[in-house]
Amino acid sequence: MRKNIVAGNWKMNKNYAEAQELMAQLLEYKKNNTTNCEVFIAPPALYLASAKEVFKNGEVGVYAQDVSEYASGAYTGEISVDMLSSIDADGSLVSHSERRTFHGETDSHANRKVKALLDKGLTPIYCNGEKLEERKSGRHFEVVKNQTETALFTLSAEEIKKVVIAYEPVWAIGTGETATAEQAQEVHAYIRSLIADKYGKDVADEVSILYGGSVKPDNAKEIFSQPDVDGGLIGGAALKIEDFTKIIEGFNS
Ligand SMILES: O=C(CO)COP(=O)(O)O
Repeated sequence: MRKNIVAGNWKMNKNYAEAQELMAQLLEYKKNNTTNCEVFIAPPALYLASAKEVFKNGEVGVYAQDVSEYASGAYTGEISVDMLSSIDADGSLVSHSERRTFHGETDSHANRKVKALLDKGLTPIYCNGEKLEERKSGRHFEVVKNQTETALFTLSAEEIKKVVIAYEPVWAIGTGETATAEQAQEVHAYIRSLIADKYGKDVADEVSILYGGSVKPDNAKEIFSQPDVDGGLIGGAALKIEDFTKIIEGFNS
């Protein structure tokens, strides 16, 4: 069965002390509350090792925001899968739209990163989604199809079951403009149908597909209630404990 997941992508926010404080608050929340979803965070790389210390019993999954496609060597600024593995990190986001926009990442990079993570037993959270012009011109299905096929369809059935997909329409990220629950459901169902066509329905039913883009406490529950939406990848609202925990509670009823 696929999992329900709420993941917080902290992006380039919080100094060390602030990051520790938010982790402590999240641990406290997890100790005192039962959640109907798994909770992950993707803090800046600098804080990953301390996050693993804080969540040493696996209360919260700890993910990098990016990982190198290369194994090791002269790649200044990069972090390898082995390094993540050596601190017991659970996985990494792959090809978030901000990596695509500001760092020229493509789905070919995504494909190699996803494979590198899976080869070492870590979980990729592969991000895709269309830009505003692509949505306006009605090309969002075609864009998402090309992205998904290029990034994921060289994987085996066993491998793709281990990938988490995050559909994040670029026009909804950090803009306050959320895809409606119906818009999210429509694309999620489409992504699942692509996986079903290639790998079979049983495999597609195992893949968790998260929605990302201006998820807030007041819209999380409706979005999460859609049949093909298995949770959310949360940006701004993951930075405040009150907001993030209310979003997690979107799965509680
Ligand atoms: O990019 C996102 C998560 O990865 C979404 O960000 P916001 O929730 O701030 O729109």
